[in-house]
Amino acid sequence: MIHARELTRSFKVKRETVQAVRGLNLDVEPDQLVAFLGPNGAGKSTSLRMLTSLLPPTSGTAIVAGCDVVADPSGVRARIGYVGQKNSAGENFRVRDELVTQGCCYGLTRAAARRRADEVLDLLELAPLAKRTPGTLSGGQRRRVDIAMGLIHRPRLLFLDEPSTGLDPQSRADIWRHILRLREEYDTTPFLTTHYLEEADSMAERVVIIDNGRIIADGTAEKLKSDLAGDLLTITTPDEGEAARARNVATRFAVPDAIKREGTTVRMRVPHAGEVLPDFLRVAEAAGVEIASAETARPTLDDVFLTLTGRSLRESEQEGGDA
Ligand SMILES: Nc1ncnc2c1ncn2[C@@H]1O[C@H](COP(=O)(O)OP(=O)(O)OP(=O)(O)O)[C@@H](O)[C@H]1O
Repeated sequence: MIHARELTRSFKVKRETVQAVRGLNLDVEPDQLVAFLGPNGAGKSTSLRMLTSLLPPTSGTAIVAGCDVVADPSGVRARIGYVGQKNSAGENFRVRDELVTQGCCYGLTRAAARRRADEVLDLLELAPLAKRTPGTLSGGQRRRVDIAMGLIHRPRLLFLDEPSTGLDPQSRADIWRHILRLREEYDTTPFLTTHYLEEADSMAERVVIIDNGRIIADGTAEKLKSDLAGDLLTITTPDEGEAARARNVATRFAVPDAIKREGTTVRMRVPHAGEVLPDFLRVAEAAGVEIASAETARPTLDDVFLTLTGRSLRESEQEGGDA
């Protein structure tokens, strides 16, 4: 579905060159639900805009839905749908009319565009809102209209740029329900970017993490977490002196870089915290170290990002002023 090789894009800003995407290599097979994850400014939208032929690459190639994004951009556009970050329908025309116009833009006759508009209205459960203007809809309803617009020409591959950003949790869950249905019932492969780590973790079959224009991790969320992060074991002690001694015990179970002491707490990353904990407690007891409590936690995708970059994705997002 997507085969990108060394896809690169830079921008000239005043006299400076911004390297937005640096040599993207990516292969996505049909039916794979991929989440493209990264902090603000990582290069997600620029990658998507190149893959959808909206932005020419500075160098590199990409074959998307069987067509070359540079040599055959109209072939790409005829075969894919794109739901951008901004609303794709205008404010003033009725939802159904917007969809019919979109269908005509893709070369459908007016009668065929009307039939297809009714199909996508049903598909996205928008039929009761067909006569409303998009300006009067809620955020979640508008997002569903955007997705309907992207589906009007029955694309086999649908790119969605941050489809759930800014929505309340219930609307986010609703958008995901629709995205999953698209794939299961209509054979459309969704490829989406998201800021939400938990969403990528729980919903996507494959997570591709981009930072600073480069892919830094690619795999199932489970594999990335077990390969790159490890479980977190948190030990709390009654005072800082005991914590320093607990830290010494920790060095028998984890490498120094994977151990952090803050006040009365010692945190360490280990492959399987459930197996390490009893041994840790036994060694601590033998050494006379007093432990107040111990807790284990599975890693998150943020831990993966932290391991790879030394930064938290959440912090990066806050710096970027979005999320
Ligand atoms: N048209 C442009 N002109 C100049 N610089 C740009 C342009 N578009 C993107 N950039 C820069 O390229 C880099 C990547 O931007 P991009 O929008 O692809 O990131 P992103 O991962 O989609 O971020 P966000 O999550 O905030 O949407 C950023 O440094 C951005 O400022």
